[in-house]
Amino acid sequence: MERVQGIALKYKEKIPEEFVRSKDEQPGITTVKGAVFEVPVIDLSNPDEEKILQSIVDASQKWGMFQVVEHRIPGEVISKLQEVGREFFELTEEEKEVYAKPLDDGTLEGYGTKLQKEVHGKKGWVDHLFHKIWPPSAVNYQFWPKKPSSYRETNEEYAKWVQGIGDKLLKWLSLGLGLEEDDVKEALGGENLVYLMKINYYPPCPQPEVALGVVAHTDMNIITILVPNDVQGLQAFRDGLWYDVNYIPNALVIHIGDQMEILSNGRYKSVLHRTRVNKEKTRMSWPVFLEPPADLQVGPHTKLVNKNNPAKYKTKKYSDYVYCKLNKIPQ
Ligand SMILES: O=C(O)CCC(=O)C(=O)O
Ligand SMILES: [Fe+2]
Repeated sequence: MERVQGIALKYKEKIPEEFVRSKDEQPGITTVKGAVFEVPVIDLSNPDEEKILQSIVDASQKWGMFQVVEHRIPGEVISKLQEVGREFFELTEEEKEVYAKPLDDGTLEGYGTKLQKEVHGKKGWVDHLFHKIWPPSAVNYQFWPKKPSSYRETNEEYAKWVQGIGDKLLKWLSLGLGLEEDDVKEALGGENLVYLMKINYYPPCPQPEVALGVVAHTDMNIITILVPNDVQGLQAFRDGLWYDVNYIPNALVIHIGDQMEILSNGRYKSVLHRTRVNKEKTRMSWPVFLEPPADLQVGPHTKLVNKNNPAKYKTKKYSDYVYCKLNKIPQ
C-alpha cells in the first residue's frame, strides 16, 4: 500500500494530479486574507469560572471551535506524546505496516492513508494512525506501536490527562445548555465514553497552495481535543470563509463534533474544518476524539426538547451515524 510519506519523497516539484484540488477547494485561493475574526483562545486558569463558561458557550455557538491555554496538562507530557508519535512515523515503511488497518473489518484503528471515500477520487496529503486510549476495556494494544519502547507508557500518561480536560469540557458544555453538569456526559455514555487517539502525519508538499491535508469535514464524534505540532495548518470555516487557526505553543484545539451539535439540538455547532500542508516542513497533529459507545442511541437531549423546541435531529445509534457518514448516506 502506497503511503503519502513515500509519495512525498518521490515527487519533489510537482504532485500527482490526484492530489490537486479543484479551484473552489485550493487553500491558496480560498483562504481569507486580512482576517477579521479569530478562533477564540480561552484561559482555563481564570478564577472566574462563569467567564470561562460564557466564553466556551459563545465559541461553541459561533465557531464550534476554540483553543484552550493554561489547561494544566504539563508541557513535558505533550512534548513526550509528540516525540513518540514522530518516532513512530520515522520508522521504515515495513515497520509501520505491521500496524496497518486491517481491510474491511469495520474498525478505524491502525496505520493508514485514507478514512473517507472522497468525491472525484482526490486524495489528502496525509497518513495517519488511529488507536483507542480509553476506557481500558476498549483498548486494543495490537494498534499501539511497540517502537519507540516508551510509546505505551507515554500514551497512557496522556490518556489520564486528556480525560481530566474532557470531563471539564463536557461539564461546562452541559452547564452552558442549562443542564446539570453531568447530563451531557451521562447521555453520551458516561464512564463508557471512548477516547480515540489519531496521529496525522502531513509530509512536506511541493505545491501546498493547491493541495489539502485533511479535506473539509466536521468531526462525527462528540468533541475533539487536538495537540498540533508547530507547523500551522488547521483552518476553520465560518460564515462562508476559511480562517487559519493560529498556532499557540501548548494550547489544545477543541472542536465541537456532530454528536454534540445533535445532543444540544443545534445550539452548539459542529465546526467545518480542513488542513493545509507545508512546503518545507512536516506537520503533525494528535486529535483525541471523544465518542459515544458504538451501540448508544444519540439524539437531542430530552430536557432540551419540548412543544416549542421540537427535535431538529433524528435519534440514532452512533455506529449507524458513522456508517452513514462514511458512506455519504444522508442522515
Ligand atoms: O491536523 C489537524 O489540525 C486537524 C485534523 C483533523 O481535522 C482530523 O483528523 O479530523
Ligand atoms: Fe477533524
